[in-house]
Amino acid sequence: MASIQVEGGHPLKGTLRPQGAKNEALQVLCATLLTEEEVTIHNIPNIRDVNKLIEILQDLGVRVERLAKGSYRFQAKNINLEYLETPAFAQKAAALRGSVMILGPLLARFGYARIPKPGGDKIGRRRLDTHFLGLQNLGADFQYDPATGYYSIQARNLRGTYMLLDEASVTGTANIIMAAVLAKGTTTIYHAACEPYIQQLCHMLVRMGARISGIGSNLLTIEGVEALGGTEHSILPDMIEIGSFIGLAAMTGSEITIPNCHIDQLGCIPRTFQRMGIAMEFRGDDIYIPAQSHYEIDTFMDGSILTISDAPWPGFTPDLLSIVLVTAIQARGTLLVHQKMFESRLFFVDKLIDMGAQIILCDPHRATVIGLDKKMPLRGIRMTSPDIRAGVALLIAALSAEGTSIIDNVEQIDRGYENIDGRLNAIGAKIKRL
Ligand SMILES: CC(=O)N[C@H]1[C@@H](OP(=O)(O)OP(=O)(O)OC[C@H]2O[C@@H](n3ccc(=O)[nH]c3=O)[C@H](O)[C@@H]2O)O[C@H](CO)[C@@H](O)[C@@H]1O
Ligand SMILES: C=C(OP(=O)(O)O)C(=O)O
Repeated sequence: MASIQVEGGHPLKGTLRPQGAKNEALQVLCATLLTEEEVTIHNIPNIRDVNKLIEILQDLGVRVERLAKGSYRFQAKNINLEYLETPAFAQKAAALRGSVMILGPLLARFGYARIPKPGGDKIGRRRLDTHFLGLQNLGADFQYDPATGYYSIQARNLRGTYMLLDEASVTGTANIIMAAVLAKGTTTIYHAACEPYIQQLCHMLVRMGARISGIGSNLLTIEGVEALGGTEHSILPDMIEIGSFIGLAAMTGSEITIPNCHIDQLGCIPRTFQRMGIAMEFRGDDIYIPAQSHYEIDTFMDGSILTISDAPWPGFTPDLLSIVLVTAIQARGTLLVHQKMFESRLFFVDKLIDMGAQIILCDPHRATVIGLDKKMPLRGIRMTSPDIRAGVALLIAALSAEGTSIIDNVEQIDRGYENIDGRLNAIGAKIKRL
């Protein structure tokens, strides 16, 4: 378990360039399995989860060629499905959530796939029903073996159909889309997830020859084709990283420019931080956040306490609620954070309370933050990062605090943020790997 030491209380000043989006990368990397032709992908973030998925693809037989920083060429010509039976696969696939998205492409192209229970953040139950119900709708047989913990799926022929998903699962929708593009006939997916990650996946598949309409909505129509070809794709900047940097700037009173944000793809993320009183300017496609000594949380129109909650896109992403929560600690005013999707994502507030934050955990889904208005700094402590976003929230708290903090299990942060210490140190942070 690796740790970092953070000396707090130093405002930062400079430019933080967002990396490519982790969750999009995991989808489009899996989509390379859908063709035997070459697929080139740019802006791939150098983070643990993505690197692990690239390793799994390589082990499956995908030829991977690094062209430049963040740019890779993939060719899934000779796939060795026997790898799915090995202990090495069991161990690697169980280490991240995104590995589940090899199922759809392998099923569509080879008629068979299996996967152990995937990993990812331990933030409550993370069911896979939507994935398998969707693939079953396309005609696949599904088995779960409780003895080995493996999910297997097979089909001679996938056939397009109408389906109403039981929930708008992001990775579930991606899996079903990737199976449907090669199914016979037309598939209609209603209640589909429509995050920019899914939109980007669909645009890439269309460039590969897939026929998909309704992209960006929750009603997708896919006409299956015989085969897909190669393409070139560029991953969008990571909207979760952009939101994390906005929160970081506010909490630490820093002046930060985040360049090339693709602001038109950020949905309600900027507006949500603006409602917390954080000033920002859109300079072309850059977001500039001035150093602010105070920021005041808005109320609802009737004067009642503002609630920020998550919802499937275009609602506010659950992955930024931990950042919103930590940012409210030094705001003026009160905020109710309501994490509706995940059951255990707010328990990390204990550590923030130990640092001096005024937070009441109302129940596993809701926390009320009473802003300190920068009248009292947080104090540095030793803490463990429980998941990727809580980890960054703790890092933001530590950077704003008086004194030194140690954050253990920093691997969680490294799952999704590229060289976070190096990038923050370059603009004035004092973070040391221990
Ligand atoms: C690798 C990847 O892309 N991970 C993302 C993906 O995970 P993932 O695809 O695993 O998440 P899902 O969209 O399947 O669901 C996440 C959780 O939200 C619940 N749920 C989902 C939809 C819904 O309408 N109502 C509801 O309550 C689910 O029951 C589940 O507990 O999407 C999540 C939700 O945006 C993000 O947190 C993860 O970062
Ligand atoms: C929950 C997340 O990731 P994963 O689904 O990969 O665990 C996240 O990125 O915040």
